[in-house]
This record gives sequence, C-alpha cells and structure tokens, in this order.
Amino acid sequence: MLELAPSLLSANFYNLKEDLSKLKKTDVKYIHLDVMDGNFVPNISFGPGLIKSLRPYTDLIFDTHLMIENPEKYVEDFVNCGSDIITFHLEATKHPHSLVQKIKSYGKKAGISLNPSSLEQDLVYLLEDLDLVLVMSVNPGFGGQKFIDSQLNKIENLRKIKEEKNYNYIIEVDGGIKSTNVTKAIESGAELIVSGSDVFKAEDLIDRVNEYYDIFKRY
Ligand SMILES: O=C(CO)[C@H](O)[C@H](O)COP(=O)(O)O
Ligand SMILES: [Fe+2]
Repeated sequence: MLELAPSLLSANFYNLKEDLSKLKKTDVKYIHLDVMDGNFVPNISFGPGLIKSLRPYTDLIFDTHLMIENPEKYVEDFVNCGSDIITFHLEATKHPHSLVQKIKSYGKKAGISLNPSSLEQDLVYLLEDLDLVLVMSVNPGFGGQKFIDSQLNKIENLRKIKEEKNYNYIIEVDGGIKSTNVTKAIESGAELIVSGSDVFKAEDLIDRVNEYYDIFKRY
C-alpha cells in the first residue's frame, strides 16, 4: 500500500495548524518530521518541543527522521514528544543494532536511514529487525533539492531482499520527490513517499496531495 508522508520542513511554521487541518481533508496518514542538529547535517530545523506541541492537533502517524549525531542520547525525548516511528541515520551512531532495540523497547517503530553515499549492504544484518528503511535520495539537510537517480538501485535491492527474506520493513524514499517524478521511485519499490516542497509550496496543498493519491491508485 503506497502512502505519502508530507515533510513539514517545507511548511510555513507560522501556519502549521492550518496546514495540518488541510491535511486532515486528504487521505494522508503520515507526517514526516525532519529533525536536524546543525552537526550531522549543515542545517538546524526543530526538535521534540515543536513535535510535542503538534501532537494534540492531529492523529497523523508521526514519522520522525533524526538527522542528528548520537541519536541514542535523545531517544526518550523523541518517544515522549509523540513520535510513532523513529528513524536515525546509520552514519550517526556506533551501535545501530542496540539503538533499534532501544526504540522498540518503548513500543515505537524503528527505522534506519542511509545517506546517498551509504550502501544497503551495510544494513543487511539489521534488516530483519527493522520496521522501516529510509533511502535518502538527496544529501540530507535541506528541502527542495534534486532527486539523485542512483538511489533507485538501492531501493530496488532493498525490495529484492525484502521479498526474498519475507522481511517486514517499509521502504521509504526521501528527497527531491515530486508528483511528476514519483513513479520512478514507486516502480523501484518505494512504499512510503516523503515529499516536502512539492506539497507545501504547491498552489493548493489539498489538490497536490490528491494528485499523489491518484497516482498511487494506479499501482
Ligand atoms: O530529510 C529531508 C532533507 O534532509 C527532507 O525530508 C526532504 O528533503 C524533503 O524535502 P523535499 O521533498 O523538498 O526534497
Ligand atoms: Fe526527511
């Protein structure tokens, strides 16, 4: 089942309540929350405080994408603010296996993200325990960048492994996705589609989300 996870990074932070109420009028079930520390990536976004303040206003699944160094230090904060899925970067921690177990011990879904330069092979021993794998199709840090086509092969390989081994992880793609290029990610195997600028900078947010779901119906 294909789903869209609009990335709040490209929203107008003054208008978040209004944007969330617009999303409520669509089929969207997820909201993607990009946390950046100015260290793992060259940008600073928001933290658990903002996420916590949104929680009372929406039932959307909070898909938290941690682009922070040493994510193990902050797991409790991202559990307590209301995240449903907590995804960290393989490149950001020395002990990814124990971090996955820690996230799951709180009853949350655990994901790992790969930078464009990281290989899916580095993840192989972790895949059976993961709820989600996030393939970055831009260098993390900013919205509005161009999709890196070489990442399609990584998505395809993750789909093959998932099918062969009967694993449960959701394959998520993040970065440079537009309604005009999303089909190539879908056809490679992406199931959860992050889109930031294309959704929140659209002339009509609801129409743009509906456009994605019309495409999803074709698969
Ligand atoms: O993780 C991210 C950037 O690091 C964002 O989720 C991503 O860039 C979404 O924005 P856009 O769809 O505009 O590329
Ligand atoms: Fe993201």
